[in-house]
Amino acid sequence: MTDFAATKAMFHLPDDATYLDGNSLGPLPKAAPKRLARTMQDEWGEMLITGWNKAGWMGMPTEIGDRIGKLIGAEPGHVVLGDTLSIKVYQALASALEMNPKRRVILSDNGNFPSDLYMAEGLCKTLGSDFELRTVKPEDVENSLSSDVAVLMLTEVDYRTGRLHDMNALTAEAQAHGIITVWDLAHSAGALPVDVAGANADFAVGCTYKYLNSGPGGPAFIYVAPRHVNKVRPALSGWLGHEAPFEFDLSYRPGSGIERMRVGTPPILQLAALEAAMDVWDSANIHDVRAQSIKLCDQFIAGVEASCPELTLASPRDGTARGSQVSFRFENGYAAMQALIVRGVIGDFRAPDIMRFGFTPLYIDEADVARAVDVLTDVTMNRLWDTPEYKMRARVT
Ligand SMILES: Cc1ncc(COP(=O)(O)O)c(C=O)c1O
Ligand SMILES: Nc1c(O)cccc1C(=O)C[C@H](N)C(=O)O
Repeated sequence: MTDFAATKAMFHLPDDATYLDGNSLGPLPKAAPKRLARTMQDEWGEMLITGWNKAGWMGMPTEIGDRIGKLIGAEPGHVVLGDTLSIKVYQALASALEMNPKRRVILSDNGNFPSDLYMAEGLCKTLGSDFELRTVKPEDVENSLSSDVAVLMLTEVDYRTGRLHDMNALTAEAQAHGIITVWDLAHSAGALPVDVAGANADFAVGCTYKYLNSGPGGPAFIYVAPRHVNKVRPALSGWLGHEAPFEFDLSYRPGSGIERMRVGTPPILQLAALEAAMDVWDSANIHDVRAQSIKLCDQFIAGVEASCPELTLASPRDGTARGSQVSFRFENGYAAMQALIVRGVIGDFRAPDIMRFGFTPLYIDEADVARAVDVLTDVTMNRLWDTPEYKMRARVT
């Protein structure tokens, strides 16, 4: 059983902050500054360019990729880190589309994170006017799996409401229609158990700065199923995805396996921070995290519904149908969130009216939830955002 008091002690949290925004940017793992200092001083400082081999920098994207792979149910050797998530979405989509050359449609839902949709739109424009991004309501995805769809691109957990897609069922259904699947696990990895191999997913991508706590700008990851990985053509054919980067050949030959999804030089300092963050998982079990997250979310929903009648639940009520966040709709949501932040309860706001709160058991406990409910009650019952003091102190986040 995970000792959550022990994992909480592994994070630096500012005094008086109740941090309910780890679903957007995880907090600082206490071990990260030392790990970064070591990488900077002992490795970069002393080894200079030899650090690529001596300090093992070159292997970090796949070594740490494997540690993330364990959390998302990937086969060893099939996850690599690098670039931003938007780039990894593009890469996965481009390869997936080529695997279905007779079809022209990318299907997604209109709750997906805009960057995923923008990348798909941009790729379609590059490929030609017969390519199309089709978006439907999340609940209509299953019925929209038609024979012209090449790729189904979905984010498992909706960033606004926390609604969870059924990855196993939708993957199976899509594949029965000859569709390749690309899953965005940005709001899943480190938040709930994922089993990409068990679900038979074709591609998966995700970021590390949310529930994996790699810090601002931490690299994204990509997974390609073993049955595809040596066949896919990387659209972003950078030198570090080449079979032999240091032969400096003039033409591209894709590397072996997941290595081909690398593009350019890996961000070593960010990877060092991520490595320190991944050490927390040596003391934590993702199934325990999920069970505790559902408990914390349920506690928050019950507390808010009992004392903040103006707020309406925007997340699924059933804990197994949502990710690790709870969202409420409130017409004064933006102002109320600013007032909450002034009081040290940090969540975020997503247009048009969503107050969003992430619950991350690695460092959030029942007392934090109770405090958040108390402060939210005070803010909404007393319309604190309307008082001159709060107007002065509220800052944009
Ligand atoms: C689901 C999802 N996809 C894509 C992104 C974009 O990630 P990045 O800024 O790393 O490209 C985010 C978060 O910003 C996200 O939540
Ligand atoms: N990546 C972010 C950033 O660089 C700045 C501000 C927010 C973010 C986020 O991650 C937003 C996040 N994907 C969301 O779910 O809203």
